[in-house]
Amino acid sequence: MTVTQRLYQAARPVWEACHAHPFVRGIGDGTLPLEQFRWFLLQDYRYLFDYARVFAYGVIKARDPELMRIFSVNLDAILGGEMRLHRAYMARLGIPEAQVFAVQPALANLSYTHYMLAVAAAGGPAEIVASLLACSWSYAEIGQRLADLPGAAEHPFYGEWVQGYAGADYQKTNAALVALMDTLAQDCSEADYQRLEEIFVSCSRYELGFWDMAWKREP
Ligand SMILES: Cc1ncc(CO)c(N)n1
Repeated sequence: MTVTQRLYQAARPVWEACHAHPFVRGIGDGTLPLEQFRWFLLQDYRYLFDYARVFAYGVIKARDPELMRIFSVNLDAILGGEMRLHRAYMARLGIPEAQVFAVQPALANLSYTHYMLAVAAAGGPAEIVASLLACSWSYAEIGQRLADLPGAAEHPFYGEWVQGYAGADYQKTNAALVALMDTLAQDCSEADYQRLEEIFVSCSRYELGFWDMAWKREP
């Protein structure tokens, strides 16, 4: 088994709970109330700034120019790619970008991003990728599963979201991150692996908490 296959197995129950979460299901069948999505969108846009900062830590901690470039390209893909989706929804909902920064980050949001930033500050490139991977990979899988539901990708409001994460660009970027995790963890000891698993599973639990926070609009 590769390192990422092991990580995937370890996080499986938490990921299944994400797939089964009413927020995620609601995007899939189009019944998610707009107020919940609006709350999520504002929180998630803020989240992505800190998520991007974790990649920036990767740029700092990379020991070779090729790895430095990979982190930098990913950082750009978030600011210019994924966040474009958020900005399009914000325009549709009439939310000016400045309003995002007036919103208080929810505790589940703040805890998640600060955990990743703490891991990144203390660790090296492998720990950094482990902390980013649960986010990227779980959204890639959620996008794919939702796109398989009849009508979900064509939904007049949520279809764009489904297409964004199921789309080739996002899937390709995620697959590269999965491959990078395997490369960076290639020769790690079992103790090192355990640390990566702890990070990956913790971030997966934070993912579940994020869906729950959005569903309940928990400040
Ligand atoms: C909370 C969260 N996790 C993962 C992603 C995917 O980048 C996102 N946009 N938000």
